[in-house]
Amino acid sequence: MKTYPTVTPLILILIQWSGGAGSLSMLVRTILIDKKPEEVPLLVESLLGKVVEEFEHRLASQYEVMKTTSTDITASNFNKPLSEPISGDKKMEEKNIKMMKKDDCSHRSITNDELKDQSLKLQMILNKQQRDIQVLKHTIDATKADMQHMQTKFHEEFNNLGMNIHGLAHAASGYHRVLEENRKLYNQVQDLKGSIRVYCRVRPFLSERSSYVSTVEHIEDGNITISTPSKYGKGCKSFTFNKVFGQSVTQAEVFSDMQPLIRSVLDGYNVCIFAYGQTGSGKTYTMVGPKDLTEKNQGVNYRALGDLFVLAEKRKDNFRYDVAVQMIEIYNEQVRDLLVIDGSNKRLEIHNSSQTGLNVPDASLMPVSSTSDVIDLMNLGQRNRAVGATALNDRSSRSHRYPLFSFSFFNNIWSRNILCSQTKTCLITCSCLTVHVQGKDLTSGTILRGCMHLVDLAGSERVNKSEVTGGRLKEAQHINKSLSALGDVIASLAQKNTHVPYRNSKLTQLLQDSLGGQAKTLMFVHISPEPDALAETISTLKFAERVATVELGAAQVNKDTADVKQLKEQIASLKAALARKEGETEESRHSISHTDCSEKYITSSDLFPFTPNHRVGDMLVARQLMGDVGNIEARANSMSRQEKQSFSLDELLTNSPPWPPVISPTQNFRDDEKESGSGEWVDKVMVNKQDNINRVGSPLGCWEAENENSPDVFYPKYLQNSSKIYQEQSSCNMFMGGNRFNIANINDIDDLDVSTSHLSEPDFLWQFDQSKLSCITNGIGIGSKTKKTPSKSTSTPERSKKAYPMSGPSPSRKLGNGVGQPLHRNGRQPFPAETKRKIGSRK
Ligand SMILES: Nc1ncnc2c1ncn2[C@@H]1O[C@H](COP(=O)(O)OP(=O)(O)OP(=O)(O)O)[C@@H](O)[C@H]1O
Repeated sequence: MKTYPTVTPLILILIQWSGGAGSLSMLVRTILIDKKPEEVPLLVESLLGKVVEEFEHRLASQYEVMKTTSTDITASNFNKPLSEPISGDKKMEEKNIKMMKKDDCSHRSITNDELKDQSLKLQMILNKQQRDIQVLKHTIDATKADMQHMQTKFHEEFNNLGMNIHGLAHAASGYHRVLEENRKLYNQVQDLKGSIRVYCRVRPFLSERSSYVSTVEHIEDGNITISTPSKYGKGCKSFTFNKVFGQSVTQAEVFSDMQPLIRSVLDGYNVCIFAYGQTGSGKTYTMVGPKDLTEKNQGVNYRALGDLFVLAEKRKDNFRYDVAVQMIEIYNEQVRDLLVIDGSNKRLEIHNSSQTGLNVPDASLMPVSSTSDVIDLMNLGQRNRAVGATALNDRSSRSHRYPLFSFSFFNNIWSRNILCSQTKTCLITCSCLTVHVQGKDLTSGTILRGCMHLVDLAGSERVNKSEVTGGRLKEAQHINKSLSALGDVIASLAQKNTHVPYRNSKLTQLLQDSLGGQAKTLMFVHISPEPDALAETISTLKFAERVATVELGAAQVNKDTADVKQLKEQIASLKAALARKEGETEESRHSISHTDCSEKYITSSDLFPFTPNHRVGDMLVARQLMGDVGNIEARANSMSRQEKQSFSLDELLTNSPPWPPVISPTQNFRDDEKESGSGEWVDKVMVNKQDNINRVGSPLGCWEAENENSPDVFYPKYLQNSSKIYQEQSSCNMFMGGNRFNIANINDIDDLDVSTSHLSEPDFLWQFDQSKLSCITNGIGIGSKTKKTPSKSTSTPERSKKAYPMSGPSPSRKLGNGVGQPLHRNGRQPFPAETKRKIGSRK
């Protein structure tokens, strides 16, 4: 192939000019312009050959350069951290690119060697970057693997945590369940022990004293801490109760805590709730409510009754409940009926028969069927206080009043006393609302009897005699006496003394069944938060703590099942038969007529005038009607004697005596007189009675145990006519219930003891027991009674009717039947001096 001598310089020119396409084509044209066409291919071929050769050469040299420089670069970069080379390389790359561009721009001065070097360098960089990329990929893969591992681990741990939390939540709920169970068990233990429950309530500051600093430091569950200045010691005193309610606790919250207690009344328990605390500490507020009474701020009384009615309604398919109410007050050691409608200021007596709750049997017992009935009755009670004020030296109510009445707050008793003397108001020891409930199980016929005493006490502060005079002094002294007596009773009970001085005041007599009986008892202790009440607050809380330690023994339900009823009847008739037999052998030795006794016994029906069909508004009508009913009572009784093994409430209602009982003027004897007769002895008897109750659980067991331990001579005395008595009694009192009443009266020796010793007991008990005592003391038995018994027991209904001509309203009327002797001034049949003496000798 022919080569042209101009080719090499041409190529060089070409290369130099290769930066621009336009200039290259110009150059080609310049070279080829003077050439012949046939020379052009050869020229081009030669030119291209030269170009290829030149490039091969240059590539080879560049390859050499790259080889040497790459080893240098690898060696120098070997130990550098991963990120560095990358960024370094990047920089270098960028730099190279820039350089290349620069080279490209500066163009044509670049030699082939340089190009080779550059391409080699680029290659090296490329390789290195590829290696780095591989390393990075590995790192990312490893990191990803790590991440996944961590994620799975995290999920696992998260699940574990969830499970743990779930477990903890379960444990926590279990813990709460256990706590709740513990609380219930604790309460059950408390119930079994019969501990008096104590709830403490702190009154909020009244508006005029809102800036005061509270003495209540801290309240938590059942603990209350009172801050005390140094003179009281440590600076803080803590007290523990079943529950403590702070200042902001509402009436509804307070009630909800005691609701179960109130409901147990429907289950046949006796319940007593009494409010204690210094004057103005909120006792009446808790028990009744404030003067501007609304549904929201109603106190325990209204709520309790409302609840009873609601529950009774709910249970109406299974139970039929009858509810009746009594309202009394104790003023200057006199018990007064607040539900009388004839304005009479009759004084009442307190009897302690722990089974019925009818502690004041002579007080009006008003049937109610709704809360509004109760409100009506409370209003009536209030009006009666006003009536009482005239009769009792213009006295009117003290501050614990019922809805119609209001009384402004006074911080202490002194200011109250001043007010009392200015307004001629008075200080009463306590007011008591008693709710009696009798339920009949419609399927089994079981009778449940429960009662609830709601007692609002006088302010607990002591009155200094020197600061008050006249009527106020007397009232204050009575309050002092009553509250001290309450303190003594609590102290005796707390120390489990055998003798408990219940009879030291009317208040303790009234509360006897609740403090020492089978009742469930709750004391609401109230305190004021003001610093100037601190001394009273501390002493109130100390007293309350002592009350909390009193253990009464398990509360017992007042229930007569059909089986027990039947058994009792059988036992009663067997005992009666036995008594008759024994009585026949001794009849010549007895002078006291048992027949008389029986008749008087029957007259006790006066004590239970409750007729559930009456309503407050119908009282007058009811009285009238009952007066008429009284005439047919004897006939009804005699009929029941013939057929009776069970009785119905309707029958009782028909046979109920006139209502209310007419109190003989002679019954208003002085308490002092009456109390001088027995006093302490009764307390002891009551303690023995309690012991007996504790020893023998069931009424039947109690009955038998007592009879076992008693001299045999007891039985003929009051059992010979027991079938008769039993039958007649069964119609006397729907609350008592026929069998229970009989067993209690015929066989419960201690009850009889008490009634005997307690000269204020109803005639029937008194007379009955008198015979018993004569029996004991003379060792004669009951011959004379037995003597009359056969003829009695065979008497016809007509004869029976004749035998009870005075089954009217009062003992005095009944005793006016010509059977016997003139009445004692208290309306009782007097008894032989010898018997009296013997009663005394039993003290
Ligand atoms: N929890 C309470 N919330 C609001 N006000 C209350 C509360 N407790 C008591 N009060 C108010 O305090 C004042 C005195 O209360 P209350 O008459 O009930 O005291 P008390 O202890 O019954 O007094 P007394 O011994 O004179 O009968 C009343 O004005 C009453 O409304």
